[in-house]
Amino acid sequence: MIRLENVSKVYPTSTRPALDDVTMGVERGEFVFLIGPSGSGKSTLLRLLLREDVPSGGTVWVANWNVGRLARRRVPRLRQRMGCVFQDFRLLPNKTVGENVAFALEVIGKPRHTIRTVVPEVLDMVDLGGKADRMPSELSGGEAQRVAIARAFVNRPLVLLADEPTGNLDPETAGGIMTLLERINRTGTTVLMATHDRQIVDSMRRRVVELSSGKLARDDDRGVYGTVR
Ligand SMILES: Nc1ncnc2c1ncn2[C@@H]1O[C@H](COP(=O)(O)OP(=O)(O)OP(=O)(O)O)[C@@H](O)[C@H]1O
Repeated sequence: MIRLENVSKVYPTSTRPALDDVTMGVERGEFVFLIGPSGSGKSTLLRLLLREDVPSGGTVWVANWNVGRLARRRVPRLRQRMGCVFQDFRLLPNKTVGENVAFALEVIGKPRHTIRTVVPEVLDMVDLGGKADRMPSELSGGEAQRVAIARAFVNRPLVLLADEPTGNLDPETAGGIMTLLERINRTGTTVLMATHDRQIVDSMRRRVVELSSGKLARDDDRGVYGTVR
């Protein structure tokens, strides 16, 4: 589903590569934690997958797209098949919960009757069935993240990318978010989650890919956050 072949990224303003000859793959349906210290290249890797930037060297594949070489007009099609969740939720503040989720479908031209059916279904899935008319400012952090996940998932993406989705949440709320991401993964969606959350990584025992100074430092099945405790 995802394949990086000798991928490097050097930002113009920096001498040290943010990614340095990274080769790795993620199979369809996998759940993978991407870990590493601040500045190790996790967000850069996610940005390359979304074609928010292009690699300086190597090839990035998502499904059958050569992402770095994709014509600009094809980028929206790629992004339609990828859901994204961020630490800071990124909800539209002037739209209700329901409208936030619906908007993701409106921009890709889904018919109104589909939107009317699908939005309540996905809000139920994230246990926010009763809160469709709330504004984002009226939600707790955990609720806001569940709306963001509903929005990312409503179009049934092939891949869900999550950049520190639990970074702003207390451990119990974070646990609820992880349960939700696992549920989404069980539907067949590939999940790649960048995180600093040792407790979550250690409790879930999923595949762990570690970056260190832009290099692939470790790739463990059923891994833990670190070997030193
Ligand atoms: N737009 C940019 N321009 C120049 N350098 C950048 C840019 N974005 C990131 N970098 C640099 O690239 C390296 C990797 O950054 P990146 O944000 O990918 O790391 P990260 O592992 O996601 O860190 P964090 O855990 O803090 O989010 C860092 O040295 C960073 O300073």
